[in-house]
Amino acid sequence: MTTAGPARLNRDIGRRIVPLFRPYRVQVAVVVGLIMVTSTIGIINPLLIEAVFNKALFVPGGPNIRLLVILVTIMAIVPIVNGAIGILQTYQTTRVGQLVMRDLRDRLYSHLQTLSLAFFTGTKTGEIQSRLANDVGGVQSVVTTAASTILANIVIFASTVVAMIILSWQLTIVALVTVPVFFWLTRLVGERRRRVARSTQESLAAMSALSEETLSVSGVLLAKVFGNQARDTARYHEENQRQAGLQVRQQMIGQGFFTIVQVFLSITPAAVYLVAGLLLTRGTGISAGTVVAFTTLQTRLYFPIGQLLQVSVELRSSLALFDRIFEYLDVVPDIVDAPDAVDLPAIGSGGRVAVREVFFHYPGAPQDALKGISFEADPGQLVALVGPSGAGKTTISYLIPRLYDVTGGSVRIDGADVRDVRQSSLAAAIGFVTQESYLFHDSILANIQYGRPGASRADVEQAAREAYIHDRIMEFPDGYDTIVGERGYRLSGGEKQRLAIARVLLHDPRILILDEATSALDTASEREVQKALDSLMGSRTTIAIAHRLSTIVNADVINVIDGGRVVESGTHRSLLRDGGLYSSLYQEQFDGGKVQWRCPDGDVMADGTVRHRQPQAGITGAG
Ligand SMILES: Nc1ncnc2c1ncn2[C@@H]1O[C@H](COP(=O)(O)OP(=O)(O)OP(=O)(O)O)[C@@H](O)[C@H]1O
Repeated sequence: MTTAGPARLNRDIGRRIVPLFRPYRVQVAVVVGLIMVTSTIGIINPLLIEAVFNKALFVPGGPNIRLLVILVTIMAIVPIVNGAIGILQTYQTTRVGQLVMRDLRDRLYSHLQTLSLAFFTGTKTGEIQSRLANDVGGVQSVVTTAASTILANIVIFASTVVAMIILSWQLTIVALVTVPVFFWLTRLVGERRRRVARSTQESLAAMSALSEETLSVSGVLLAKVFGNQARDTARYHEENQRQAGLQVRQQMIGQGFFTIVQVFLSITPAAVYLVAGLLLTRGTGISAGTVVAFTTLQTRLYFPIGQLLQVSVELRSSLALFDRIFEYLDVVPDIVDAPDAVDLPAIGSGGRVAVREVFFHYPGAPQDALKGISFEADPGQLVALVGPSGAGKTTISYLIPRLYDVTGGSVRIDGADVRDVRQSSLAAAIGFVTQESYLFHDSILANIQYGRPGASRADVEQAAREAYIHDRIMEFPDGYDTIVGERGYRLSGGEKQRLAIARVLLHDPRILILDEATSALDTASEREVQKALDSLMGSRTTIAIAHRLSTIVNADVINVIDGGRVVESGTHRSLLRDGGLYSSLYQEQFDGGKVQWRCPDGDVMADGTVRHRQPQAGITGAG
């Protein structure tokens, strides 16, 4: 790292931090005014000391009590007034700082919301959360106090130097000689601390990511079934150890530095006494009052330097954090509304989806995931996508709601290229049932309402009825107010799926994308889910990544995907007749049509009966 590098970085980041305060110009101006007042008032008392000594206390003929009382009264009032203004200033500073922090957190969160799925698949969740929480938290003290501390101390420093010169320019030179040494030290220590701070923060993020991954339900489950707890614990310990070491280093760099500062602070007044003595022997008239006033002022000279150094160390450490925050803010969202984007026409009967010669390449992947896919789904049609694992079915489903942009060809809805349509309008028109039924740690009501915020209780219940989950919900003591954790409190896999279906029913999209879960449900749950799905599909245009026989057989068109291409297309009957890939998949997966759906406890047969396998302990119930 060259020395010019960090300096330029600091300036660039500085240029980006200042605009954060722009909306609060007026408040900032008030704070600046208050700081100027409080920081200058402080020199009044030391200057009065000279007068107290020379004009009131030690005067020929005894102390001048009248003058002394006046001076002492002023000396008593000054700190009271100053304290009051100080409180006001602290309040204003903290308030502005917190408003800026609020804006920064909001900006980062809303920016992250605009980023595409690709960003999140490529970044650890814990890492993102760490930047939002730890890094923004880390710059908080700087934003709330650094600027005001710097300004206050510069004013204190400058006003003190002026007052000192008024008292004695010779002594001022002695007092100021050490200042450049301090500044040199600051730069040195600040730079080191900044580097350690960045490593500390990276290590914190790594720890968050690790605990987030391994202490989630799925993570714990995985570790337990593979017996990897000890390995995970060792990984955590290693990072934790690094973190502890870095924290000690960070703390010690500051400490050693401040000890040196303390030594300087103690030595310099002694030097002043010495020089004052030398000046007196040469006949330069320096009064006792001047020396006392001067040494009192001196603490005001070094105190701000100490403070400035401390803030500058903190500031430099925080610049590393700002760096990390701006790094995220600088990620340009790759999927944004076109400037002339339009809303899809709100016609209930629409919903024609046309996928035309679509190519798609995942960033960094060796080859295209989709290689010229074309198919259509007319309003109300059920189009099934089937094919072996890794064929590209999920990728196709992501392109329709524009979670990714095609790299060639186009996806059109009712004639409009999805890239020309507002994303909010696309989201309103399309419903997505993913394999994993993700529920928030909130009430059942809130989870279903997520499909249409503000929907009435009656609408929610109607959706739940259509998803065949209402009766089950009513069995809970808290009914719709039951909290479903990430663990899915009292909810089986099938129930969670039906809740997710109710959520989409409430959303009421004209196009439905259905990624049928392959997760193992027992036969009873499976039939309930099937009924819920039937009512969800209804008369919507449905594109289903189908794993159920009924979905496939009922499809108006089945597209068989293999290696990123549509290799066969037609109805169930015509494809069976052709005897191609579809026909062999059909034999393999559905036993030539006898099996509708395979479950751990048995198979749901195409005629609706259940063929049970021998009972297996522990599999029935929650899926
Ligand atoms: N985020 C990603 N980055 C890079 N490559 C990916 C990504 N997601 C999927 N792929 C690759 O793209 C190809 C198509 O994957 P896709 O998930 O669409 O298949 P699929 O037919 O849905 O499979 P399955 O039925 O197993 O879910 C695969 O080779 C896969 O490895």
